[in-house]
Amino acid sequence: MQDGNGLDHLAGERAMAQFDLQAMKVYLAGGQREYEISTKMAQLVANDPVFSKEDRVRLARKDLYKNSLRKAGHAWKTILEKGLSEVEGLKLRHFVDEPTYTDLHWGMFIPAIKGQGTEEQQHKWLPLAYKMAIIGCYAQTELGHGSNVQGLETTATFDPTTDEFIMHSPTVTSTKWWPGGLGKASTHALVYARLITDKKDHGIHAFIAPIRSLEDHTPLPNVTVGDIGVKFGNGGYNTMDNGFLRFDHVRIPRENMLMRLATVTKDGKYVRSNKPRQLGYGAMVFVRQGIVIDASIYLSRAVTIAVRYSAVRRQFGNKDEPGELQVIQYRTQQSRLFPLLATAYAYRAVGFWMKSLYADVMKRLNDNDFSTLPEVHACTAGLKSITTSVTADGIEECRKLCGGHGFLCASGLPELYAAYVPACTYEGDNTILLLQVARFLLKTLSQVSKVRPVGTAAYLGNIKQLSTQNCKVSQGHDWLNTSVLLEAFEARSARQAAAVALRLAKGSGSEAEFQENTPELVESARAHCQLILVSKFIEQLQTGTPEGIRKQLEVLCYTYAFSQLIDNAGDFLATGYVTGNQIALAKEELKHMFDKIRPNAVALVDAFDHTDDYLGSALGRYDGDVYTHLYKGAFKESLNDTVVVDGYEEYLKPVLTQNLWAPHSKL
Ligand SMILES: CCCCC/C=C\C/C=C\C/C=C\C/C=C\C/C=C\CCCCC(=O)SCCNC(=O)CCNC(=O)[C@H](O)C(C)(C)COP(=O)(O)OP(=O)(O)OC[C@H]1O[C@@H](n2cnc3c(N)ncnc32)[C@H](O)[C@@H]1OP(=O)(O)O
Ligand SMILES: Cc1cc2nc3c(=O)[nH]c(=O)nc-3n(C[C@H](O)[C@H](O)[C@H](O)COP(=O)(O)OP(=O)(O)OC[C@H]3O[C@@H](n4cnc5c(N)ncnc54)[C@H](O)[C@@H]3O)c2cc1C
Repeated sequence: MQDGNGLDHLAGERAMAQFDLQAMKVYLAGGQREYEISTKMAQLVANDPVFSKEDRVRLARKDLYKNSLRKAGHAWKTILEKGLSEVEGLKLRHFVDEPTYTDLHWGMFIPAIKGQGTEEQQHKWLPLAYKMAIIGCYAQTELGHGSNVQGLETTATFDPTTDEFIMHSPTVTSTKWWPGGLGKASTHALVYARLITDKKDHGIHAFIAPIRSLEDHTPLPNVTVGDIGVKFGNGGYNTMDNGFLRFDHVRIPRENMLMRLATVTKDGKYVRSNKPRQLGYGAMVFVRQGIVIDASIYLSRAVTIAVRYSAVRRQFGNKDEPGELQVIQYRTQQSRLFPLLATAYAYRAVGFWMKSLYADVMKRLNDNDFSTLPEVHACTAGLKSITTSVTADGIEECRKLCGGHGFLCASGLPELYAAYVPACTYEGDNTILLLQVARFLLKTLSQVSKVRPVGTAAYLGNIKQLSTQNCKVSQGHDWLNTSVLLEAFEARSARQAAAVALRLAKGSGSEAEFQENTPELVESARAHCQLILVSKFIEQLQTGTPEGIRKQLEVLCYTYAFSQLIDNAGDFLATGYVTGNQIALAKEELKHMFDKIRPNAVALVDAFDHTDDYLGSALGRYDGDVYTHLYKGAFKESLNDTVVVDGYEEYLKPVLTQNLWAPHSKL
């Protein structure tokens, strides 16, 4: 066993680093100011006992939820008392590190009002929401429909005699089901419902419905509301009160319909604005773009744990070296771990770019320029899908990379996975979102002779060239030319999209044919998104990365791109753009990259700057003192509260002493 005397067991690893760690920390934080805020908020949370994460996986649901309410309330009090800025407040929430009702209040309720409310409505609701005098949730999904938003059943029928909407849940399947914060905390719900005026159904619109009394928090008359039940895993997403909600002819004032995109007048006339109806999906675009950087953070946590542990853990050995080998020395461990490390870096770079993409589209929308909205929708939907799927799988892979100890909650990995994996479903099921990307690609290709594709789809403008010329790589180092690398991803994506588009074009255009081709459509969407990820990572590196970290970032960028190329070799080969030999050359290059990462691996995860408190992992501790803390941790297990276990007298002792079974047994 190691000594547990506070020594840095990873000091030798850290001494090998070949880059400027501090500069990398600042880069990953998004700048010096962000780095300072992050450091300050991490300490603030770590030093406040109310925010302790200890025992979270052992708490019963009621205690877990109450504790989460306590933390959220304390976070809000801290924000107010310390006069924290919005950026600081968000960072504080980040380090508190558990899903809670305020996420939906700040993350969806408020953005939806901003995006879909008129100025007058914003003036009415936002001040209340900003001071948390009301708590809002985002109630879109129902028991019967989530992905198919147009299929929602809740109705909002206008009654001109009272100037009110009657909110109603006509069927069991129309019950709102899943909204976070709805179950127990929210006072108001942003409800997506079918608008009906004069017996005419105008489709889905957004309404603000009060659901609980502001006096005593009881449900308002004819509102049935509660929590939907325990979810996957210990701790994890169970700190959130995902809820159900039914209305039985509940009346709300006409002004509670968000009317920026469409209006209902006092006399019941329905008037559409000339703005695209897709703006009604704005809150989803906002959250999806944020999910990409979140993916990087979650993946970087799992990778930090797995890298540090892999440097501490030793198994077997060889004749050439004394003692056992660190498992990080094994090529198979490297080939599973280092691409995930590179992916966490890639998503960080792309996440920064997504922020600028979102800022740009918002500016355009304010100027009534809707031209980039379809591309931004495809981009946010697609990258949300890919990054969450890869991150969820990556966390699970990191658990396996930590062997048996990874399966213990003390590793931090099971809870991390449980908290993260719903990201593959919420904010749009990942397959549904890729199909949205595929529809965008088909549309873009169908118009390519008339409309020049822009932004991330611009390469489709070169479809002819990309479809005819082949990859020029003849030696391994040819792959280090980023234009060559990018062209491979562009050609593969363009060819996959063109192939499925051609097949569809030859058909009758029926929905059945579209369905038949959805696996290929999803693959082509994935190819397009992988291209965006690789190209934006490269682009970010080429735009002013500090000297002290550029080389390492380049290594990570190649690692990411080559591993994507190799993992998807089947697709690349099937398009005919690359040969088997060229893939083999990329494999060799990837191994060279692993050799470059190896001495820097621990420092590269240190650069994520996760505190021990935030990681909550005995395996991923900064000092690498894994075994002492695993051993100490066992004594916190409630089963060890007594030496002789509760239940011994009733259930163990009879087995041991009564010998009830043996006489009849042949064993
Ligand atoms: C200062 C104090 C600080 C305190 C700190 C405290 C707290 C922290 C604060 C904040 C945290 C921040 C962020 C985190 C916030 C929340 C995150 C946490 C948890 C997340 C919870 C998850 C919530 C949800 O899940 S909400 C429900 C989500 N539901 C879905 O995503 C449904 C998926 N389905 C769809 O999106 C659609 O139905 C569809 C699949 C797109 C189909 O739509 P439909 O209308 O049927 O469309 P059609 O296919 O016909 O398309 C029409 C047309 O529209 C285009 N389109 C579709 N979607 C969009 C879009 N989003 N944007 C733009 N355009 C869109 C589509 O392409 C078609 O175009 P065209 O006609 O072909 O041209
Ligand atoms: C933890 C969590 C938090 C959530 N928070 C909220 C919230 O705050 N507010 C809110 O409104 N909602 C929330 N949701 C709901 C969430 O947005 C939906 O669950 C999500 O959009 C998926 O919809 P669904 O459940 O209807 O899945 P379904 O659409 O029923 O998907 C089931 C399967 O069918 C497949 N499928 C469905 N349609 C097609 C198709 N056309 N083609 C091919 N395959 C298809 C899907 O890929 C999937 O594999 C939350 C969900 C979770 C898990």
